[in-house]
Amino acid sequence: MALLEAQHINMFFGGLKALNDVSLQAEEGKISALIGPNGAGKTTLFNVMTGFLVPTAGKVLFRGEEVQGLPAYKYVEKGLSRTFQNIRLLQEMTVLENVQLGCHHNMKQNLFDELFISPRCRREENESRESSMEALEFVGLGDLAGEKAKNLPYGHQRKLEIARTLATGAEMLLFDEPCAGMNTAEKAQLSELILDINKKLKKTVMLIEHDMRFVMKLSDTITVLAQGEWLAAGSPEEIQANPKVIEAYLGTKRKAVGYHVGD
Ligand SMILES: Nc1ncnc2c1ncn2[C@@H]1O[C@H](COP(=O)(O)OP(=O)(O)OP(=O)(O)O)[C@@H](O)[C@H]1O
Repeated sequence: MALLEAQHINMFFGGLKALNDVSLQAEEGKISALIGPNGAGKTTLFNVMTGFLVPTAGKVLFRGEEVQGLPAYKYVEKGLSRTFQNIRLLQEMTVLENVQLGCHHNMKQNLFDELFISPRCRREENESRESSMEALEFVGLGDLAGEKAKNLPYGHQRKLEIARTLATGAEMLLFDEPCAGMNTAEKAQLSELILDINKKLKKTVMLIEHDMRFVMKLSDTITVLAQGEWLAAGSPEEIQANPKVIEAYLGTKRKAVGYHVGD
């Protein structure tokens, strides 16, 4: 069953058509990837599917319910959480505080509770600390909870963002270029982490990624965009052997035989 679905999405930025009639489905319990050359419209589609952009036309369905047009925080409440291409951390706050920010949509406390540190306030703070610590332990940053975010190496900062999505309790996580800027060892660790998130925590995952080895190793299904249009969808093997995909990446008619996208 499709957990998240985009149907016939069009997205204009002024006169530029960034997405032209794009549809895709993310199956529940799977890892799906969105790939395509620079400027293909991947991040725009992510933004549409997570409430950061309202599509010019088309629908977004989460568990079969139309969600396009809702504010982004409502998407989180419904169970969708994401990371961004550019790291978005509060650098002067601690690692734990950054993760706790992801839990705020679960809190019911009001100004009165906060001013007088009511029992509800204390209970919710404890709960958010616990779930944030669990998320940090899961990504392997538990020991660094008290460190300022700015002191973390780049690869750890990316993991911290992933921990923040986990702490929201969302059932579907979307990662925009999770291994950008990472070295080979960090990428290998990250792919294990994403597999664990999918298999052990049973989260549905969708990711945008330029590193084809990473994508081919992790993904159950891949959708390819090129110049704002849907180009292909299928298993990693099908996508690697698809001449249209190879041509979109290379801009040549090079034969599919023996060639791997991204080589
Ligand atoms: N807010 C915006 N205003 C105007 N044009 C935009 C905006 N966001 C994206 N675009 C344009 O839409 C097109 C698709 O951009 P998008 O960032 O979605 O591509 P992408 O596939 O994610 O690329 P990359 O792999 O380089 O990140 C590009 O031509 C881009 O310049």
